[in-house]
Amino acid sequence: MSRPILTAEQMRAAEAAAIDAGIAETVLMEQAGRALAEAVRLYAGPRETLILCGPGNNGGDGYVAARFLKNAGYTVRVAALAEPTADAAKWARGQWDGPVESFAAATEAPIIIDCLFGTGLSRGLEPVVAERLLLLVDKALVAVACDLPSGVASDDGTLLSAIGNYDLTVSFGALKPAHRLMPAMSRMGRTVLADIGIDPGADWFEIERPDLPSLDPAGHKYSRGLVHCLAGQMPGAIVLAATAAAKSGAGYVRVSTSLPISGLPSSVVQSGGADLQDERIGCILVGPGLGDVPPVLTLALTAPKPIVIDADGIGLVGDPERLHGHDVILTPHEGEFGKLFGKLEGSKAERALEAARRSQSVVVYKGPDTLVAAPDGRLGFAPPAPAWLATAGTGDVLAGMIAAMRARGLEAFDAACAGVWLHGRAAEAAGPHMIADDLLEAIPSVL
Ligand SMILES: NC(=O)C1=CN([C@@H]2O[C@H](COP(=O)(O)OP(=O)(O)OC[C@H]3O[C@@H](n4cnc5c(N)ncnc54)[C@H](O)[C@@H]3O)[C@@H](O)[C@H]2O)[C@@H](O)CC1
Ligand SMILES: Nc1ncnc2c1ncn2[C@@H]1O[C@H](COP(=O)(O)OP(=O)(O)O)[C@@H](O)[C@H]1O
Ligand SMILES: [K+]
Repeated sequence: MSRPILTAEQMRAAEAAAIDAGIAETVLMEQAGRALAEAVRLYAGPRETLILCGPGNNGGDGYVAARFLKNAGYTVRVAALAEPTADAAKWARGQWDGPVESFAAATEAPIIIDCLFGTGLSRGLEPVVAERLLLLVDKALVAVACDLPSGVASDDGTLLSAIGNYDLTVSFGALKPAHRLMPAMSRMGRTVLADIGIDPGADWFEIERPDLPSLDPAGHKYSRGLVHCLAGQMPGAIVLAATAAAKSGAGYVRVSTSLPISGLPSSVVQSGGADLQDERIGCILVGPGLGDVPPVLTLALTAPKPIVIDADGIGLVGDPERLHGHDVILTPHEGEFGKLFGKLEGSKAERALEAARRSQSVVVYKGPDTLVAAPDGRLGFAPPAPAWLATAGTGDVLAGMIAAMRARGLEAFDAACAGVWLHGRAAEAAGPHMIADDLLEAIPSVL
């Protein structure tokens, strides 16, 4: 099961539904606080712990965790920013039998647990509070965020006030968009999701290891998937994309090109013509290295086949409505996204979904926080990928991997998610000094 992702409002609704179904709010908080304490115990080991509690339910989780850690033998200090205002948090505060210091006077500790604010944060922290929190987090050996680092906007991952770098973030019931959106994502450390007994039932989720089609013992090269690539003015990019498709398990990869291309594996077939009516084609790939050649994109769109449109091809689409009725996966980075969709409103998640609706296509909105959006509202958030993917040609590799997944028979949204997940893991396997060519070599090790 992939990890669900909910907005703050959806999270409140899921909690309300659990409460309607007979689970007391204090029980949810008890589960959350216990899970927080358990994660800290496993991750950080026994060290003096300072728990910072805010006025809402995030603070309530902190009082519960304090009780569990104290019972486990920890030296626990609790510092409160304000007395609890929420009912469940008042209850949790009442269950804590130790002293409570003032936040303003709290001094550092080896383990800090930040339970100031979670999904209820409505504005940035006051500057003195933000500054003190930053200092305590900075001095800690292990900094832990309860649900979210305080200062992060849950729904869009923006920082409403300055936050430090955390080692561990423990979330409850579902992840929040901020756990997988920049800049917040890069500050959270490991992200643990605890089950607190609610049913999130989400359309949004973290992309997980794909379920790849098994090899048919009676299969042949065409039944394993034929990817047809259309070359353009700069052949290097199509070499990366076609090679990636071949290494991702497509049974046959073909490149249409007017001039011979060097650097392709011998197994990739070059052809002067482009018979896109060929029944056996599983996916067409157009865009990498295409240049400004609109007829090539037009040609691809005449074929009744799944198409991956990447790079220059995206800029040539013109109007997203042109893609209606076609079976398309678009793979834009920020610049290409802006070229096709203009300036859309909202969080990156909302922009991705709006783009998918407008184009009636699956949109892979790339970046350090890649999203995969479908026109029907499904949204996949990539797990963190290494920053060393920011090197020329890695996008071409991704396009080829997605085309292979599509040709191998995965549905468009699943193919895009599979490609994104495998691409990230291949980058991890290739290591920090990789170039796009090394990424190709790493693909078979993650399939
Ligand atoms: N509601 C539930 O059933 C559960 C909630 N849980 C926890 O509860 C959290 C959400 O709780 P809340 O909705 O109470 O929200 P928070 O605890 O995030 O904080 C809300 C409170 O802070 C105030 N506030 C917001 N921004 C502020 C700022 N910048 N400066 C000062 N005050 C500010 C609000 O007016 C409100 O009083 C989750 O993140 C999670 O940790 C968990 O205990 C699981 C169960
Ligand atoms: N800082 C980063 N952290 C993780 N992944 C990144 C980062 N920057 C870029 N990427 C990934 O690297 C790839 C770059 O693709 P793209 O921008 O199309 O590059 P190119 O056109 O050179 O191939 C995308 O998959 C993107 O998600
Ligand atoms: K917090």
